Amino acid sequence: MKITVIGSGYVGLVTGTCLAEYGNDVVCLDVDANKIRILQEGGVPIFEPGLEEMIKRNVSAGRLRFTTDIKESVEHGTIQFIAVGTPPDEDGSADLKYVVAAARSIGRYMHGYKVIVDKSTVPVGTGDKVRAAISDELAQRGEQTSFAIVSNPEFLKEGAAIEDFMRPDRIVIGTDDDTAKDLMNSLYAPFVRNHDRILFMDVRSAEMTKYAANAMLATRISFMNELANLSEVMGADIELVRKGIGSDPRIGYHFLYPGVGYGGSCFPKDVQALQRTANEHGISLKVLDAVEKANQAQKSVLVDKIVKRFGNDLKGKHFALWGLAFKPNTDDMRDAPSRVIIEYLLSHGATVAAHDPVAIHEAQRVMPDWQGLSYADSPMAVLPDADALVIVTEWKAFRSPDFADVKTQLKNPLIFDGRNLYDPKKMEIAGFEYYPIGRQQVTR
Ligand SMILES: NC(=O)C1=CN([C@@H]2O[C@H](COP(=O)(O)OP(=O)(O)OC[C@H]3O[C@@H](n4cnc5c(N)ncnc54)[C@H](O)[C@@H]3O)[C@@H](O)[C@H]2O)C=CC1
Ligand SMILES: O=C(O)[C@H]1O[C@H](OP(=O)(O)OP(=O)(O)OC[C@H]2O[C@@H](n3ccc(=O)[nH]c3=O)[C@H](O)[C@@H]2O)[C@H](O)[C@@H](O)[C@@H]1O
Repeated sequence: MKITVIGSGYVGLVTGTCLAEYGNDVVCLDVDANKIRILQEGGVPIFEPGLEEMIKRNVSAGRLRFTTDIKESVEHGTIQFIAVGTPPDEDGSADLKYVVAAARSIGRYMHGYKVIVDKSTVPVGTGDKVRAAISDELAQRGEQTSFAIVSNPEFLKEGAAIEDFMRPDRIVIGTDDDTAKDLMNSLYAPFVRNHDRILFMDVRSAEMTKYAANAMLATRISFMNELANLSEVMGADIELVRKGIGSDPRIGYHFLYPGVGYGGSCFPKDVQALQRTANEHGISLKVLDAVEKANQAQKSVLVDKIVKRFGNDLKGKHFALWGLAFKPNTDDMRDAPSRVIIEYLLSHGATVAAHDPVAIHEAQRVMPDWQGLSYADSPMAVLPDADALVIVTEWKAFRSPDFADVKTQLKNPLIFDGRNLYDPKKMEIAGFEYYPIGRQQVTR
């Protein structure tokens, strides 16, 4: 099938590449000429495991190409995916300007029947706005072409995007157009060969499903973070509690890990956008209000422990920090808890030496010229002279360090662990002061 993907970011690139992998003829468009140049030269502008090889394979096979040419792109695909960003507006609502601009581009150049598929995360009712924008462009040209609107929200996780796209738990398709339904069914059939996992519904329900999924996952995380903070005070161990409740199949083990608050490009913005939508309709989502508040507080939980240990004046203190990205296996720094932690430490007089396996470049871009922040390309290289090690992201490479070596390198054998990577009992035996989240603290 001929496919166009408008927007070549995390979602657009993965969507286009995975569709090409199954033999479709895909054009990926972006307005960012630099991004397209990198892709045309064989590079990949983001870090996503497995993506580079898959892009190379499909480009060589002639099934995948990249362009900034809007007219050519729109003419190419029978199915036009919109996968542009929907960042938060000043009031927290989803800013739809990129989605509407993409819809207008389609309307400006389309001839003949097209299926316009919204993959960006958008508030309920956006399908109508996309339809109106395209109709308006068609009317301006006096063009009488029919088209279908589909909502096909994306559920992939960064760092596992290829796996999630190639083996989805479910594919949600919202449309009232039978031809579009058939085309979408054929397009996705190879991805769900063993199971019937395509869920058809109306456009509005599909749009709502996406927000509901992210809001539910964010709720679980904030709930666990609050229970972790309580467990710590009460002398319970959140890791045991997590296993104790996760074993109930009605609860399940996923997304119950406490930490330094959820970050990334989606949970924070989608929770807020859903709240805004509700408020605009005179409804208050009290649970989500609390989820967001709890998350804001959780981003300071490590800092609170540091202040409790060292006092509020951190002048002259030096911290080693492991993990910058908002989660492992990505270089994405959007809403990363590390930014809040580093900002606090620097603004209270400390210096920070940070390591991340892939996000240093991105960190330098989003935290340019931050005085007192330096980077090193190995975990051990940031340790010398540090008053403590602060762990923010649970990269695999941080799970089993040589603790004797860590102890020798650090000025003090002291670890603040925002991801509960180690066993407090073992840390005590190894001679560390150890401050995890919701577990026994090993103090001096
Ligand atoms: N990043 C993720 O893991 C997931 C993101 N989503 C949603 O997917 C959407 C896209 O997210 P990301 O891929 O992370 O964003 P991104 O920011 O990585 O990529 C968006 C791309 O769209 C391009 N763009 C903007 N306007 C354009 C236009 N008119 N024509 C062509 N290109 C245009 C931008 O230059 C950018 O490269 C958002 O709504 C997000 O909430 C959904 C599931 C997962
Ligand atoms: O809409 C989106 O963009 C995507 O948002 C999330 O994916 P992503 O943001 O890539 O990453 P997650 O693995 O969900 O992690 C989000 C944040 O929650 C935190 N988290 C996650 C799980 C957990 O148990 N505890 C926890 O603190 C992570 O550290 C991270 O900061 C969803 O998991 C995807 O299904 C969705 O498609």
